[in-house]
Amino acid sequence: MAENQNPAPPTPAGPEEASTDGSGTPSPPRRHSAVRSLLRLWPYARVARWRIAGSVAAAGLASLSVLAVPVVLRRIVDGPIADRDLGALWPLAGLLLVLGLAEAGLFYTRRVVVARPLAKVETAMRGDLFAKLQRLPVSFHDRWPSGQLLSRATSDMFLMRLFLAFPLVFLIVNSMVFVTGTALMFTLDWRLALITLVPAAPLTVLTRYFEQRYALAARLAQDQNGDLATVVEESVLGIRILKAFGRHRAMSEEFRARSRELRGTELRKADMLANLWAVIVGLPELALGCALAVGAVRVADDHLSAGTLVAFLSTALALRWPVESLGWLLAFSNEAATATDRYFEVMDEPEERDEPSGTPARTEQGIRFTGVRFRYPDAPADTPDLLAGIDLHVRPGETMALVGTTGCGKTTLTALLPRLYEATGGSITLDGTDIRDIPRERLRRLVAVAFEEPTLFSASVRENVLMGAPGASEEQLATALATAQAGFVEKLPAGVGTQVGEQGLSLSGGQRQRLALARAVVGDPRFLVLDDPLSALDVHTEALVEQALREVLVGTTALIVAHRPSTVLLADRVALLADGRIAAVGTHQELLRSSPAYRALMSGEAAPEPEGSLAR
Ligand SMILES: Nc1ncnc2c1ncn2[C@@H]1O[C@H](COP(=O)(O)OP(=O)(O)OP(=O)(O)O)[C@@H](O)[C@H]1O
Repeated sequence: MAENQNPAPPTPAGPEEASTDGSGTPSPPRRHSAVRSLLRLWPYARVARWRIAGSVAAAGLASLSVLAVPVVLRRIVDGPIADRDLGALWPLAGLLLVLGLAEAGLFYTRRVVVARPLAKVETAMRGDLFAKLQRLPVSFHDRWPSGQLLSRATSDMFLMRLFLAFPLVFLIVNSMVFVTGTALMFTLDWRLALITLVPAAPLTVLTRYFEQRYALAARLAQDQNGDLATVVEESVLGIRILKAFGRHRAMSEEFRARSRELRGTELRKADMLANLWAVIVGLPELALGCALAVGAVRVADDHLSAGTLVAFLSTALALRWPVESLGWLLAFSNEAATATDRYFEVMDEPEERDEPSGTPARTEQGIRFTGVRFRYPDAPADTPDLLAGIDLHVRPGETMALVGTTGCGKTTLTALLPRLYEATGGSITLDGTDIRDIPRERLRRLVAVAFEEPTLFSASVRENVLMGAPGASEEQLATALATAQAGFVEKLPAGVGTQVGEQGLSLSGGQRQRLALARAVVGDPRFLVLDDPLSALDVHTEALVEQALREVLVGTTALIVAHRPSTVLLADRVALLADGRIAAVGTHQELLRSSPAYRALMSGEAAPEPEGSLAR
């Protein structure tokens, strides 16, 4: 496929990412509750269940030791202080110290108990996400911006782990503490307890309202985070084009605009949380003030002991944290629920499946396309199928060139062979077997491919080439490099051990193409698909590669997308693709004689070629 030279800043567009259309439209609200989303974490969290339970127990005991303090205080005030008995004070003061130490020790234990297993849970989830991304079809990756996937593998994963470590534990523990503390307050003085509980009803309504609104903002912020990651990634990968077209300022502006959007959403979240917090903190304080006034009157009237009032107030104060923390625990849980939704949006995507189609095997050899149809899922409804009934037979051992005007679907047709895309109609057979009956892994070992845009990974030359045939010998590696005329490798600082790709040495386009070609031929594949593999080579090197390829291609059935007559000459026959069909098949000379369309195509493309290249 030709490189997209459009320097305009890319607009990320993900599926269901209503917020990522650049318009700032919020995503649709979650269709189910945050609890249901979070429950989906269970299969992963299961391995850490005992540790999480241990963490809840430790935090629960720590909180109970906080609640025991008022009881001891009551005894101190009503006992040693009222009686002015200092001797009796020391044991009770010692008990307070022990309770304080126990609280600190237990909170520390809570943290230690879960840290390691939850790191494992996060690693397992991230590993599954990565494996899933490898199994998902190419059409999925066409639709999803990489930044959205990146943010799911990083910040969302962090939110989910943190939820299991902290909010989950404290939502349970704080609820238990709240119930126990409330019961304690009722046993101390039910009238004061009722006054203190008055704000509970409005707070429940308010938190429910908050939760719904916060969920929307949380989702929006997380999606915008993904968009931002996409802009960063694409501007780093496309830095040369951005600079060459002087678009780096526009890209920076694009980045700033998206940053501002994200900042706006984060500020809205902070506003919501601040408002909720003001009410969560303010209302109970007010109620507590009333309880204090009523309590003081009751003490003055001798209806209540001073010690009980002190105990009541310190219990109510001990309950401040469980109530006040509710706001951000809910906020955090919501973000974790959104992160979980985003994670499972990817995990729930249908994978490539090997399902025997039941098509009877044919006896024919070579590659046969029969009535093959294809359209991209996102193609406009009113356009015809890109491939509208391809009938083509590439005989065993034959090299077939595929030519056609730009954008007619050559690359797409070749991508159907290793099932990078699924044909939407018709069938393709390899040596008589329908490709849908061949497990994908085996199919992709049978069919080696090299694309016009060669992708190298951050690894050594050896590792990059041997990706085409893991376990191949050094001789096979050397032969493949020789076939691809990749002699330049010897001059690299560490030969075949030199690191190339993003983190390594930069290679020229032609050098990269030759390594990609070596990767395709190293396993001596039975079927070879080359998508204009020589486009970046100079004429002299191309001729040398062609000569070497001829030897490789003797035992291989090959389909080669060709743009230049010199590549066409590598083939035994040529197929002309036009209007979604194979319009003509024959040798280069035959087609030149019989097909005006072919003649026009070749003469048009032959213009920049050096004289005589067609006559070779
Ligand atoms: N992933 C995709 N999703 C949707 N449409 C696509 C996708 N890839 C390619 N297309 C469209 O399908 C058509 C055929 O593209 P394809 O790359 O197969 O053409 P080609 O014949 O190989 O072109 P070229 O000679 O320029 O390399 C083009 O109109 C292109 O815009």
